[in-house]
Formats: sequence, structure tokens, C-alpha cells
Amino acid sequence: MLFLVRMDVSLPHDMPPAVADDIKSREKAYAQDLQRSGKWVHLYRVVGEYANYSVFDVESNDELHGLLSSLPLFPYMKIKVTPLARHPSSIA
Ligand SMILES: O=C(O)C[C@H]1C=CC(=O)O1
Repeated sequence: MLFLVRMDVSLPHDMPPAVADDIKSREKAYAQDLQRSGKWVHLYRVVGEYANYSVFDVESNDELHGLLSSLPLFPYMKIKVTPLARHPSSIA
């Protein structure tokens, strides 16, 4: 099952830089592991925003929820999920 996911990150302004750096470093490692596993298929920065558009390929809504809620940045993100279906004109 494919899902388009938008993540908007908003870290508290008073978060100490070392704490923010640690969360971002763990987030990067987790994101890269999921990309290597094939579950996080695309990851693009939204130009000019601390946000990304991603495509996930997972078995179920529950699996996606588990992956997203385990992101180290999850407490600091607004996440919008859009389920995707095959387009009838797609040649892919
Ligand atoms: O930077 C972001 O968009 C948030 C998050 C998603 C992947 C990652 O490494 O951080």
C-alpha cells in the first residue's frame, strides 16, 4: 500500500541545540534504515520549509502508523497522510 505523507517539523524555540541535534541525528539514522528496507520509498524536502513529502510502501495503515509514531521527531511534527491508488492512465 502506497501513502503520500507530508511532515511539517516544528521544534520548540527553547530546545537546547544539543538536544535538537541528538533528535535529528537519530531521526536521520531511522529514516535511512527505513529507506534501505524499501518502506520509505521517496523523501523530498519542501523548498523553503522545514517539511518533507515522502512516499511509504507498507502493508497496512497500522504499519504506517507504527513507523511514523516511532520517528524521533514525531512529537514535533504535524503529519498528513494521503492513501494512494493506481492511476488508470499510469504506465508504471
Ligand atoms: O527533515 C525532515 O523533513 C524531518 C525528518 C524526515 C526525515 C528526516 O531525516 O528528518
